[in-house]
Amino acid sequence: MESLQVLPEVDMTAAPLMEARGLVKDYGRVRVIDDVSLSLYRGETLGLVGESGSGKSTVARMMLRLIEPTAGSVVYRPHGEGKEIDVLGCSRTEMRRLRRRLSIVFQDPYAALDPRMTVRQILCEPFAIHGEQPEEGVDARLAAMLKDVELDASALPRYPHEFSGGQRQRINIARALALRPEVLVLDEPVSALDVSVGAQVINLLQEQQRRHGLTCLFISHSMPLVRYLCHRVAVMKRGRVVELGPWQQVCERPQEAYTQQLLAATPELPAAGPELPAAGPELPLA
Ligand SMILES: Nc1ncnc2c1ncn2[C@@H]1O[C@H](COP(=O)(O)OP(=O)(O)OP(=O)(O)O)[C@@H](O)[C@H]1O
Repeated sequence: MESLQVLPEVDMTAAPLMEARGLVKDYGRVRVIDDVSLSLYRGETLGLVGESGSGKSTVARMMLRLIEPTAGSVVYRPHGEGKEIDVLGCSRTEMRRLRRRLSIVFQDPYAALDPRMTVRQILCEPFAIHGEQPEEGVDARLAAMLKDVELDASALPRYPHEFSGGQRQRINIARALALRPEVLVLDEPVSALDVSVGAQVINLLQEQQRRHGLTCLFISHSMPLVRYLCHRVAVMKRGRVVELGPWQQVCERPQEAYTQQLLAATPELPAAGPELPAAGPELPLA
């Protein structure tokens, strides 16, 4: 099957923007992550796939230090600054500063938004946490953030329960992008949504990535989605990366029987139907 992708070019000769080496996580005596190393190149989308419980979320959270690894290292090289940051060696203050550069969108758009907060409060929260004022002024920034996710300013005084699942995930994405992060972890961002709503959210994420040069770690159960969105794919099984390579290699010539099983478990992307966006930069079906 030919690629449907029009992915941004990635320079893999440069040093990776983020690098995890030898990550280990033990819970008591149980080793759930065992010697995982991953690189994220600037502007790329790296897919992280594997069956439920294989360790995808734990690895991603360790890379952002939302979970403290038992062993290993994570290096972040902010673009254009010519320095290396040892993420696991950062103090609390340094980590707070870093959080604005490294962001995450969680799977569940229902649970991720505080039902007592208006959209305005939700979108202003990252600025408040980091003690920042948007350069262009709060109202202009909020309007731009909403426009980026194809919502308008009428959303601002409303509460999360007034929105559909897809709209809530857009609000989540707007919040995650508020401080213009360089790295965005997407932890199954559309798996709780209907297929066509998920497709719209994926297209929107791709557009944001193009526009802002984001680097993404995309966690998914869906091989067709990963094939559509990702430059490279890492396959996890029982806490280890068992296969890693360009999507063409992993999705079309998988070396591991486990990867072949994952591919067999999810169907190919079908051709675009009348109710779906056209192929090309738009996603035909999730
Ligand atoms: N706080 C915890 N205490 C004990 N074990 C944990 C904890 N968090 C995760 N685990 C275990 O670590 C393993 C990896 O979990 P993780 O959530 O990273 O997998 P996953 O691949 O992201 O799964 P899913 O696709 O279902 O989200 C699982 O066996 C899980 O039960």
